Amino acid sequence: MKTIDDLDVAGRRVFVRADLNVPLEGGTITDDGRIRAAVPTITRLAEAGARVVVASHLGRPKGAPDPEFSLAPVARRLGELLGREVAFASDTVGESARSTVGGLADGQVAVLENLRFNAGETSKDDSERGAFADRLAGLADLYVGDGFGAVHRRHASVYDLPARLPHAAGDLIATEVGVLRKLTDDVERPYAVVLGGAKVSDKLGVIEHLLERADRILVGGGMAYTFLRAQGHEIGSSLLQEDQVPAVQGYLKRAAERGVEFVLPVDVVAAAGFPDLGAKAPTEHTTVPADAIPAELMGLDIGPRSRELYAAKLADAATVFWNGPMGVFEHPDYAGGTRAVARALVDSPAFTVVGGGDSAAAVRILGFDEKAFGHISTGGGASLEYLEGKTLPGLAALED
Ligand SMILES: Nc1ncnc2c1ncn2[C@@H]1O[C@H](COP(=O)(O)OP(=O)(O)OP(=O)(O)O)[C@@H](O)[C@H]1O
Ligand SMILES: O=C(O)[C@H](O)COP(=O)(O)O
Repeated sequence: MKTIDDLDVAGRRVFVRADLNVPLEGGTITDDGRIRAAVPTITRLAEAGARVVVASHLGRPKGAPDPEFSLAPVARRLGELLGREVAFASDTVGESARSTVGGLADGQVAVLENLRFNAGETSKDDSERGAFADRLAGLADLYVGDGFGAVHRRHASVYDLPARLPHAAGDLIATEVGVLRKLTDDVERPYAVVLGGAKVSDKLGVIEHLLERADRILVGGGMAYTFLRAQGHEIGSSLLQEDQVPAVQGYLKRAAERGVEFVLPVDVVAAAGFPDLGAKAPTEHTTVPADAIPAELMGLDIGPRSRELYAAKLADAATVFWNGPMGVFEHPDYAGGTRAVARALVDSPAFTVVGGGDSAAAVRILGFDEKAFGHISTGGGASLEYLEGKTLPGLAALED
């Protein structure tokens, strides 16, 4: 893979595909980790005299402009972190983008509006994606792929655009791949993996691969309930990926055959509904056994006995990979499980890797020092798919 050093960027328009998909609450960025992670590459390019055109997705808008998902607050924060002025285009490939990019002088930076305001970005149709990539290519001379968190997406700006421009990997991608490779090549054992979060369908598939690699798999967050269901338990109104239940039953069986230990919650913190994450007002909640969640309740965190169990199961690991919060950590009533797992990792002498936009945000929002972890990856789904050994479209596209 080429790096920025292989490109002659001075005076050229350089398209940087970053992953600036940060958590927002009411237009306020609650964790700017992914923006900070994008700074080194952008700074290096600007200092080398490039005209830097930064692009990213934010959230999952439906292929049309939606003010809730505007990158404008992200562009402002990027400017503060870079300590330089950042121009903002109010569209992605339209008049505003063309004039904003056209107005850049050497060393200046612009951010385009959310790539996913255009249906072509995420289209499954090659020609629709290609047509959008052609329009993006018209805005730049060179391409730098640096959005590690999105490299598992076969999207126009990630996959099709680098085929249209001379390209290289940015510093973030180079660092991320360097660290994750350590977990695929020669991992130190016992190797424990902690999985949680809400993107259950995206992440269940990785378990198939982990069964061949990990010694112990701890499951929490929204993912745990599909497992509890697969064991035949009542899970109330908790998050469930019903169509995956047979597959999960297969994973549990294979794990038993292979001697891989699955650790599931023994108790959960549950409530009548999903909490209001805006107000964060105290909610009514209760701790119930994980094998008997009342029909009217929804599991929102792993309970106190599970936290102790998980900490004990992590204590003797030599390597830990953690993706996905253990509960709805954004609300204080349901942050205890995520805090307990973070604490267990901080206290552990193991090589610890935390992957995922929300997982990394959780660690910082809960007040842990990033330096207490071996590596905090900006990629959730991306790091999991990397560990799975899959060919990631955004990395394959950067190869020569
Ligand atoms: N029991 C639960 N029910 C519903 N949602 C949950 C539950 N536990 C955790 N979550 C939610 O999961 C979300 C994070 O999941 P996600 O899979 O996106 O994590 P990530 O891998 O760190 O991020 P990404 O893949 O986006 O980089 C949080 O917003 C949290 O509130
Ligand atoms: O948060 C993430 O995992 C990345 O930014 C990718 O977002 P996506 O899951 O919406 O494609």
